[in-house]
Amino acid sequence: MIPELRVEHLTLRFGGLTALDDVSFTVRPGSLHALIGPNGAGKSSCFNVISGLYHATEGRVLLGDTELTGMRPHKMAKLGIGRAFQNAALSPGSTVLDNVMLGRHALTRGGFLECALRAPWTVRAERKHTERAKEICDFLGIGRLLHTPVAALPYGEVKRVDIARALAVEPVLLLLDEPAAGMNAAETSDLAATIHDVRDELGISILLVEHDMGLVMGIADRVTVLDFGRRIADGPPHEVQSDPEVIRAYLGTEAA
Ligand SMILES: Nc1ncnc2c1ncn2[C@@H]1O[C@H](COP(=O)(O)OP(=O)(O)OP(=O)(O)O)[C@@H](O)[C@H]1O
Repeated sequence: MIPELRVEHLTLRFGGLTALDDVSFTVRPGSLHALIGPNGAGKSSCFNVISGLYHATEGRVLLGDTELTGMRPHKMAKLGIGRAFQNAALSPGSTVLDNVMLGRHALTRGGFLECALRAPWTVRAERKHTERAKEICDFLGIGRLLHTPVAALPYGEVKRVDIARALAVEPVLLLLDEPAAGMNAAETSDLAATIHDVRDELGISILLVEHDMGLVMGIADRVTVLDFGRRIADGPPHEVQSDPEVIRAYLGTEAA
């Protein structure tokens, strides 16, 4: 069963600056939930608290009954949380497959000695993990690039490798931080379709942090909008899109 992600009353301060101010929202099981807002609204701060990189000053984050606040990132992977960051944390000299297998290693059980001795069960398990990693790459449209070093790929494909690595932990919840940042319009709309397919095919929850309102409106089930660290709207895309405070926040930023 896919658990609910609950973000409860998160406040995050950097010295005198309040990056998040009492932010709450819920990602329903199996839904694609977008967290949007203009520059500096606090989206990445919120993502970083949820994914364990920042410690909240106040508030907590729960996946089902399990409190995530303060949990180490590798424990989160074991719990079924896959994360893809704004600046893909990949190993550029390694191939696409090796990078995706790195995500897979959060699931492998073989100890050091078993691996060093190439025990038959570790060889079998490794083969199974490789097959699954290939399937995930096929699903994300990068199956033809398995043996290409990440450094040789165009930007849009690198992002897909990062998402594949996040999916390799077989997550129940996928956290995506501005996956379309730096992409052109065609790459962005391809990626939006892929993210939508991930939700549909895998049935997992996705929290998508995104600056581009256009990208999320067509694919999100629900949208939370931040501005200056505060939640200013939360609801289905069509409601949020016509919310006067949201329009003001976005137009205000564009005009600035
Ligand atoms: N590590 C940090 N130290 C100090 N201030 C920070 C830090 N990270 C973020 N901030 C500040 O917190 C506020 C929110 O920033 P954040 O990056 O979360 O916004 P954002 O909505 O993700 O913006 P963008 O769309 O530009 O990425 C900003 O004023 C930013 O300068």
